[in-house]
Amino acid sequence: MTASFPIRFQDLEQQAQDRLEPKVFGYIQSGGGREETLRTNETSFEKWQLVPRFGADVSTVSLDKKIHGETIQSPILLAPVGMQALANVNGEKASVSAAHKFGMPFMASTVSSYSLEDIAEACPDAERWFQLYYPNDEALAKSFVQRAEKAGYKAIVVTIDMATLGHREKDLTNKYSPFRLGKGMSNYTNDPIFQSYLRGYSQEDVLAEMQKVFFKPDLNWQHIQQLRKATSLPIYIKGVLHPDDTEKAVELGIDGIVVSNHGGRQLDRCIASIDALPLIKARVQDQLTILLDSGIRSGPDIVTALALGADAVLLGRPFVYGLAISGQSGVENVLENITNDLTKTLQLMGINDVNQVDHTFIRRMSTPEGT
Ligand SMILES: Cc1cc2nc3c(=O)[nH]c(=O)nc-3n(C[C@H](O)[C@H](O)[C@H](O)COP(=O)(O)O)c2cc1C
Ligand SMILES: O=C(O)C(=O)c1ccccc1
Repeated sequence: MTASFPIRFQDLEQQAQDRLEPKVFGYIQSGGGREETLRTNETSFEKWQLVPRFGADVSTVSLDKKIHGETIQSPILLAPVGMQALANVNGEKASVSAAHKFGMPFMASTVSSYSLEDIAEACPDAERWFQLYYPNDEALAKSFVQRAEKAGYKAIVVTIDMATLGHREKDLTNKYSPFRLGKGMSNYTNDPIFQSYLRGYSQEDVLAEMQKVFFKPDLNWQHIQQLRKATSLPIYIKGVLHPDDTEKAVELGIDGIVVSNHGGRQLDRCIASIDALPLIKARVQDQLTILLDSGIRSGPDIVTALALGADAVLLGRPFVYGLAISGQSGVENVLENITNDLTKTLQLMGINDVNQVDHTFIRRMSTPEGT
């Protein structure tokens, strides 16, 4: 590890900013609207307090978690982040390799810089999941899923919070849209169905077709139901915040959800994931796997999520900043730091197996009004 690699999240963000073009950094860092959700994501964790216990032998700590039958080495997964070549030329190929070193699943985005096949080839043994932006075309949706199955992806994660792109004031001010610059299209341009729709192969032709198929504002539960029938892979729904939606997912035989507000990039003034979690857990208990993201920055954040009912968490911006600072080794640094923080947090709480974390280790801070 290089001596100067940042430990604190603020320093990580600052060094990434120093290395990236302002517009690119702005795109990665910013949130939707006035960034209320982005701010809430971090501050909401502070409403909770951990309650340690004494007496367990914490000389070693197990971080192993079982998720749909597979053991992962830590309750941390790498969130699907599109267009990672914006941060480092090796993009997803670097981050999937770093994730594999830590036994953490890597979620490849539909709008990745490298195609899902190239990412698989870069690190065939990594536990890889495929995140699906359900395209506005059934044949293309089917093709994406089949390609992911064939390339050895272990689960499909359907993101449901992208009916339209969030109103991102920073990007609008900077007039910056990686999408319109033609980034993140490898999964499309390498797809036989997408290719069959193209009028020609110029950048303009590809962009025009992309505009037609990317957003699906009429996405609904019937599509999820069809998808359930179309694949035997576990299906996760990412972007769930309402207990009713969670219950619906259970009814349709969905394997898991990601409680997420997309890192504050979509709906502004949105509930924080960590605040949505208790009601969701109370409604469905253990009927499906519950993952959570948006604002996870530290070991205590992870333990808070687990104590409130999550099975594991996803990291977004922190690993992308590591990637921007020094490619694969930067991602490894970030993963190592957060793993160390998590391990120490558990030791200091008197816990030697992460599976022991439950609601008895947490309490909500009382407010002056006593709520
Ligand atoms: C630059 C960037 C690109 C993203 N691209 C995607 C994407 O393609 N698909 C998706 O489901 N989520 C995407 N997300 C959201 C992440 O998966 C995740 O929900 C979020 O980053 C978690 O919050 P955090 O950054 O506070 O950890 C993206 C996030 C960022 C920062
Ligand atoms: O920026 C994002 O959060 C994101 O998920 C995305 C995906 C495709 C196009 C533009 C943005």
